Amino acid sequence: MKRREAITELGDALRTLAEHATTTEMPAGDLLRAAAELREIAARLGERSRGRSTLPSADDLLGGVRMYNPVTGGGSALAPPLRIEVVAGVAIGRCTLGLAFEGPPRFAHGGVSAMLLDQILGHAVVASGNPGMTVRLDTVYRAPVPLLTPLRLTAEVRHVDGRRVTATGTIATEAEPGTTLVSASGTFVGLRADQTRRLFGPVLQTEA
Ligand SMILES: CCCCCCCC(=O)SCCNC(=O)CCNC(=O)[C@H](O)C(C)(C)COP(=O)(O)OP(=O)(O)OC[C@H]1O[C@@H](n2cnc3c(N)ncnc32)[C@H](O)[C@@H]1OP(=O)(O)O
Repeated sequence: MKRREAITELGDALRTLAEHATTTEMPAGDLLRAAAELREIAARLGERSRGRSTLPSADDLLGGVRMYNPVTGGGSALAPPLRIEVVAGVAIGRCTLGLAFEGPPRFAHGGVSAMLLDQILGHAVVASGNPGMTVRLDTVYRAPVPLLTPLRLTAEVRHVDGRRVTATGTIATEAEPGTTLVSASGTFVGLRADQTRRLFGPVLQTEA
């Protein structure tokens, strides 16, 4: 689909911009000129935009296409993006974090690790056929996650108890997949029909 390709192209450009804006050591005059140019571009893009209760026209919610998901979305300026595939019930994710994700010098911010894990756990939960929302996420930071280094994440469902699903996941480097840097255990809860209506009713109506 042409529009999705264009959205991904813009997302790529925005991610490059975010990384360069984070790492640039150009003088103040150049930064101010860049800011003015970017404000013009932002104003142009904002001429036609959607509100909170309208899905992006390029999305396919039920088909799992979310172009602006802040972890996986090709169109998101914020996403690394994390690429996830599910193989035999195990979600496997790959990404490289740039300096825009820095917490302690040279390493990823802890909240970013939790965000990646929440997402990949969610994919394992959906793949198990029990979709739900995160109600609890416990994260254990064993070693810092290096920036500019290919990462490998995994997640799988451990337990299904009625509407409650427990999944666990890890972050490691591609080079040393056996050495866990961060691990997480998450509880997800499937929504009752009334909860789905209350939380997502306006969006689902525009989708129908
Ligand atoms: C492919 C896509 C991947 C996406 C990955 C990203 C996933 C996300 O980040 S989702 C966003 C973050 N999560 C949220 O915003 C959820 C906020 N929470 C809520 O809205 C509510 O807790 C909600 C609607 C999910 C459930 O409602 P609530 O009233 O709390 O629970 P309720 O429906 O009464 O109970 C369900 C069960 O879950 C249990 N439960 C609820 N909260 C918790 C918790 N924190 N820990 C453990 N169990 C819990 C209840 O005890 C109950 O168990 P049981 O059936 O055995 O009595």
